[in-house]
Amino acid sequence: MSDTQPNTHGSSRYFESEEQTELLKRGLVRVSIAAAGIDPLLDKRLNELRRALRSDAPAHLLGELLPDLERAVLAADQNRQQASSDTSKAVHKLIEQLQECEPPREVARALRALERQLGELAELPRKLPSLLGELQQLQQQALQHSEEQSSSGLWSRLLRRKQRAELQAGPLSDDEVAAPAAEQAAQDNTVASPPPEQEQEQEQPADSASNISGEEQHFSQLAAHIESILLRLLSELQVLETQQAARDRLREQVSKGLNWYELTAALDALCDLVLGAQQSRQADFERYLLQLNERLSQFQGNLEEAQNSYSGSLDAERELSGTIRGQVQVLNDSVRDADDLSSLKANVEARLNSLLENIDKARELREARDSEVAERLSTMVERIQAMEVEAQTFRHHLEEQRQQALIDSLTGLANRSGLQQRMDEEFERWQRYGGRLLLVVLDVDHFKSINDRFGHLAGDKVLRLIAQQVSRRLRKTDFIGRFGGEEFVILMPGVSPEQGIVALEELRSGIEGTPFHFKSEPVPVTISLGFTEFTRGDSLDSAFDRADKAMYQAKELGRNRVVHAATS
Ligand SMILES: Nc1nc2c(ncn2[C@@H]2O[C@H](COP(=O)(O)OP(=O)(O)OP(=O)(O)O)[C@@H](O)[C@H]2O)c(=O)[nH]1
Repeated sequence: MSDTQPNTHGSSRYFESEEQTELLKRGLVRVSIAAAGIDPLLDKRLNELRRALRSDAPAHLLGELLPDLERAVLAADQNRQQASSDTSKAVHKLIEQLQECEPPREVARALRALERQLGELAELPRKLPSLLGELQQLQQQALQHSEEQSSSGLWSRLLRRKQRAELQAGPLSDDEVAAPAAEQAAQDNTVASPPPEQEQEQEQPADSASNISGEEQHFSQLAAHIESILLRLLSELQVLETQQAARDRLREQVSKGLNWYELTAALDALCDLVLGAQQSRQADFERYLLQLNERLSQFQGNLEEAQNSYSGSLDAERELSGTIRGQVQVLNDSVRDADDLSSLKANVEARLNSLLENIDKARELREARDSEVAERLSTMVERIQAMEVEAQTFRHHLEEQRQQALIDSLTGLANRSGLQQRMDEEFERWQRYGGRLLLVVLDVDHFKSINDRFGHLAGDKVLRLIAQQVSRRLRKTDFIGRFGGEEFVILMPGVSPEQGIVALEELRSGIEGTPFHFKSEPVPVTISLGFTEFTRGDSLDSAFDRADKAMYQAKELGRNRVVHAATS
């Protein structure tokens, strides 16, 4: 049987294994196609394998390909793990940044849930498209919220004004604001499949490229705004002496330009400065309160002591007067009951002596008490005076700090808060008493190019000189404050538009004619001004907007000019 059957049996087994081999080869080819795109080296090896399988290469040749293929598979696996870990880190970081924007509670909760979903690295590439889609929506909500939070107040007005000026270049959208963060995630996400939006972009490479450059352009525009706000903040920030070097370093760094990551670090450093200064002032105040508390408790102790000794001496006095009264009574009794004159005389004499002694004692006691009270009183008066002096010094200190908080440390003019305060006052006065009031917006021309050509220090010097020049040329009743960056606002009460245009023209030509030099190089400086008169129905904002538009008109008309926004 073993001799008769092997052939039949053998040929059918051979036939089966050939068929199986063919099936296996085809399977391998398909698997290798499916695995394409994971890693360039692995692709190369799989290509070689496919070619060998399709050309029916002998087994030993296939065997020779296997070690390289195995190495490529291991390396691809390592790369995939690394990429998953990088992607996970990038998404974690993005979530962390969004959480730092203090999004609404439900968004913060959804972000935490999303973070938990990141979970297992092995699962990440599969989950990533939907995670990124969800993250993008949350990011949009968080940024919209943070924009809404900051959309009130003068800060945002500055941004809005700048944006309006750049509207021709295209408005900034939330997505553009979010672009850097999204870019980071996209850069870190090397292996994972892109979310649906990115897939669309891949299908249209030309559009996508132009979108990215557009985003970069918008980001750099936004970065310039952030930089100018940071510079303003830094120039207005009241820091401690020990923090001045750090503040100057930060200013220098910001003025050189920041990328997204440096911006985060700069914001951290600014935060440290603000908190440091704030904490030190708080500590000063707490120290003063403690001191005051101590003094007050000393004072209360003194009062109690004085009260005790006073009531003690009152008791002693009462006791003494009781004794005296008793002695007088005894004297009376002995006079009444006396039957012989000589013993009465002796008795009265003795009693009178003791009475006199007691009266002396009472006088001494009162004198001692009086001088003790006087001494305590004078100590208390001294303490009260010392406390008053301290309180006065502290009040001065507080007032000084309050005033400093309203002053721009670069130019010495009122800063935005000081300006706002004065604008509110002038506006209220104008509403109550009427009369004329002009509002002027002044902007230095091509200030950025002054910074770029001569450096930020030169820019700072120009701002200081302009502040001096303008202050010198205005009337005492006029008021100038630094609105921000290279922009100033002037209030001119009691001035008609006709008088205003003359004064402002003089100011403009005065600045144009002033020789500014930096390191003995002449720096050409001109200013553009827009102004308007407050009229019935105006609010501060409406008048400001008019003057602001007039200033932009002056820029559009070629700069170095005054434009009057007439109201009727
Ligand atoms: N040196 C210095 N520069 C500042 C300060 N605050 C803002 N800046 C810079 O001022 C520049 C303002 O530039 P832009 O808003 O582009 O205006 P501009 O160059 O004056 O151009 P026009 O207004 O159109 O004439 C920005 O580069 C800011 O970084 C500051 O305190 N010191």
